[in-house]
Amino acid sequence: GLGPGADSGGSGWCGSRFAGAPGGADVRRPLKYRPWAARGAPRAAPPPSSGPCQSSRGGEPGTEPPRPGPGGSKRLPQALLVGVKKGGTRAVLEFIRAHPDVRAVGSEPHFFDRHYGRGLDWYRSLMPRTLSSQITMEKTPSYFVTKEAPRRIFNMSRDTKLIVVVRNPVTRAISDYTQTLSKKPEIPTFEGLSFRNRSLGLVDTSWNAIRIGMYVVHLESWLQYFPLSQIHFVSGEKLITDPAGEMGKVQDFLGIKRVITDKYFYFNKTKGFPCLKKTESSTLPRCLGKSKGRTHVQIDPDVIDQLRDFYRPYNIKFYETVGQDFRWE
Ligand SMILES: Nc1ncnc2c1ncn2[C@@H]1O[C@H](COP(=O)(O)OS(=O)(=O)O)[C@@H](OP(=O)(O)O)[C@H]1O
Repeated sequence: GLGPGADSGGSGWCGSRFAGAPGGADVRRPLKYRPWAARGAPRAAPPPSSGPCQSSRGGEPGTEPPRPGPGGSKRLPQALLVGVKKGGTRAVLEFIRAHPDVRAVGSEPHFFDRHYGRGLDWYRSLMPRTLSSQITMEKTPSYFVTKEAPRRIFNMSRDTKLIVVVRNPVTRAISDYTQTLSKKPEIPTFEGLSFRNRSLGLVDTSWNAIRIGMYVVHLESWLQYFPLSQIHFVSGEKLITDPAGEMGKVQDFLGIKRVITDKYFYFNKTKGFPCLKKTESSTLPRCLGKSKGRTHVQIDPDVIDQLRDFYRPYNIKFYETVGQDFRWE
């Protein structure tokens, strides 16, 4: 559901005891010819891994034929919302699943990071039933920063469409920290966690809240497997100011009719965010839950400036790589 903590807390049926379980072997190799990966330093193809096999034959993902049933059959996703954490992924998923040609998993499966060892049949069993005309989707924001995720997703299907919601990395970091603080009030200050040495301006890139925002670094791993044309970037900022415009581009990318238009949204003044007029089920609330659109912790403006300086080169490289200017300055 859309309730508070839908994304941020426990993963429901996804128990944590399988966390870190070894994944299946990745059978297929990335393309050798990668014209889209021409920019920057040459990248070596990752070594093939070994281990228990979870094969996907001849480009047909999975091992079990989909069983049709009422409302269609369970299929592996053709499109994934892979990130980024606190970018606005829940909003995009809820908006896109209002489309009649899209069916999505409500919770975060965490298959390509935590539960890969459970295998593709397990993963498929989580999916909603779809008709052949419908697209199956799920969202797990941690995939974007998971080293193995691009290879694993490529091995499921090299045709998988990828969506990444990106947001000003400084704001994203503060949003991330605000969420952690709401669960663990005893953690150190944002200012304290951000730096290895604050007076020297040495940012602690090992802190996840900082690391996730180095988008171009993570993107490089995806580009070893997927052409840029298969990755769509949503501006987390425009998603709030112009949800219909951003969702129009998402629908074009997915190759589905522009059904989710301005008629689907209204701006809820109390929430301070756009909300849906219509949803898949009329019983769902129209706005996202309380954990979406939290008031951020106040941060020392000098720290914000230092982080802005830190992210600038990464942002510029990211804009160049994707050919889009997100204007985060
Ligand atoms: N329509 C609408 N309603 C509510 N919130 C919206 C919306 N569109 C984008 N956002 C922004 O989404 C931010 C949360 O991002 P995610 O859903 O990706 O978070 S999570 O990683 O799944 O926990 C959340 O971040 P915070 O504002 O920091 O809470 C919102 O700014």
